[in-house]
Amino acid sequence: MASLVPAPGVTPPRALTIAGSDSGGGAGLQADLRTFACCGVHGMTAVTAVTVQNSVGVSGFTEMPADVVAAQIRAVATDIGVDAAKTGMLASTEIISAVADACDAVGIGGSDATPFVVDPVAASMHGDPLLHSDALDALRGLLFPRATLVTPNLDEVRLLVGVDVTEPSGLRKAARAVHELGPRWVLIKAGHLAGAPDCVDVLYDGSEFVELPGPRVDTAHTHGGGDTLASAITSALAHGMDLVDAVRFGKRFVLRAVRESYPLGAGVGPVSPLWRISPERV
Ligand SMILES: Nc1ncnc2c1ncn2[C@@H]1O[C@H](COP(=O)(O)OP(=O)(O)O)[C@@H](O)[C@H]1O
Ligand SMILES: Cc1ncc(COP(=O)(O)OP(=O)(O)O)c(N)n1
Repeated sequence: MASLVPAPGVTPPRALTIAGSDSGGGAGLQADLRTFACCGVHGMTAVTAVTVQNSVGVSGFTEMPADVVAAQIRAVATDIGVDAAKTGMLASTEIISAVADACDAVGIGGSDATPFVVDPVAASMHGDPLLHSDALDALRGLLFPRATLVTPNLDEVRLLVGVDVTEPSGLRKAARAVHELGPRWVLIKAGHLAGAPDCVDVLYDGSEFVELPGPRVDTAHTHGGGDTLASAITSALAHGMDLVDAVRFGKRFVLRAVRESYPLGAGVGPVSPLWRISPERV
């Protein structure tokens, strides 16, 4: 595992998450910031929504005004600078449209230099919606063509392109269908492939497939796994790694985080990047 620890006094790479808050701290921008910190990256946020959430589910959420989401992106990009950015919960068409415009204005994604990871969060693992159903078109039409990488899970694949993956052999068909929507790279996550002995995610750039193999850890506590993976990839991109190496790093990172997950509350506990904090550095 690469160190990624910046030298003392040196400004670390800067990463931005455009995401919702999880009051339980397991997913959302809390997971993103925790992962950024554990990957030696300065984390910044554009908050899109505040969820009322714990280990058993999401009981509601309030959206931020779309112009405030856009203003947060502009504020950090024009002063601090952004080496890589990611999205999580975006909630609505209005917010997605504002995010696309703001990213366009500050050079995040598209043909611009700043890598842009789009995690198309649609629902929590308990099935609670985190995106209005009429916002799927905006996700597909406004954000995917700007993305360096999109990282759907299998439920999101079904919603976005209507492909139902029930076996590992279906992952490549899903990757092809999502790639048609315009992102540079697609990573199909296999965590929801019930019954599969391994978790082999598939990366695709329109011509070549790269398999990301990994064992399936026998645990119920996988809350925040998708956020942690996308944030670890974003961190590696902020450090300047190329896309394939960054995704390999993210896969190793999330596997370790799943192995170190812990129970919390009455429901599903979070994956944990805290193993990256080494006590002997204090
Ligand atoms: N039980 C598990 N053991 C090992 N890796 C897992 C497990 N569950 C999910 N993963 C990995 O965690 C990442 C997130 O996957 P997934 O659960 O499909 O996404 P999401 O959290 O967005 O629903 C993927 O790299 C996936 O392979
Ligand atoms: C505020 C918020 N954002 C995203 C999620 C979903 O996170 P994810 O990493 O996909 O994890 P699970 O929902 O699968 O645990 C969320 N729950 N809340």
